[in-house]
Amino acid sequence: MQTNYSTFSKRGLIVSCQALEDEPLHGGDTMRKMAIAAQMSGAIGIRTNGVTDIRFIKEAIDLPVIGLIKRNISGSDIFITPTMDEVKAIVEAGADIVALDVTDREGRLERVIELITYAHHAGVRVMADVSTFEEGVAAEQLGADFIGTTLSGYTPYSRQLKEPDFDLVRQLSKVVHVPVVAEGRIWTPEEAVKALEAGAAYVVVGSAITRPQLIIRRYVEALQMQIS
Ligand SMILES: CC(=O)N[C@H](C=O)[C@@H](O)[C@H](O)[C@H](O)COP(=O)(O)O
Repeated sequence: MQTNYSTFSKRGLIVSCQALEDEPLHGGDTMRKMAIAAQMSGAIGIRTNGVTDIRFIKEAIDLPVIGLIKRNISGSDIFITPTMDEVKAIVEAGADIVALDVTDREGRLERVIELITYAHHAGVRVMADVSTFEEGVAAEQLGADFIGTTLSGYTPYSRQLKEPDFDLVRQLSKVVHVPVVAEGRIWTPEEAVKALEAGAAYVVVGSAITRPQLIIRRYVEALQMQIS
């Protein structure tokens, strides 16, 4: 479907609709339904994993879609759109924005420019998933169009928080000139608001909306704490 970019002219919620093969909601049809629900309720964009899910979602709704491909490569810790193969597949599938790892690991910052350039030549924008302030600054210099705090807590050297990394959102928003996307461990509307207050242009919420098995576990654990 033709993308309606106008939703991105306002700050707002991006819903991450992702279910890997080992998750109960895995499947293009399920993720498409999640994305339709997101659009119905006022989300301004979707983030999703894999060619099938990108295609299913693009067929059904006109919100901008951020596509990524998670792939584990033996001997590497980089798993969000690690190579050119994934970038090409995401572009081919019709995503509007490619999300990729822009962390300072395994010489990634020297190599990732090639992936960014490819996406730009294909008319697709790039969201850099970073884990630290320094990586966010580097990502802007490398030409990223959006900078997401996605990987804070997921690299060994970044802040290891149970909560969202609001400080990273705040620090980056003060310095970079491209939109900062708050992403990672945002579970409540109050936290989403706090991310906006910290300067985020957009707020990505994933598990708290689209991973029922994690939502259910939180309830069960909360009850068990009372019971035992
Ligand atoms: C670290 C990693 O692999 N993050 C992935 C990136 O796409 C997804 O599994 C997350 O669900 C997404 O970032 C949204 O975050 P949360 O589900 O916490 O709202």
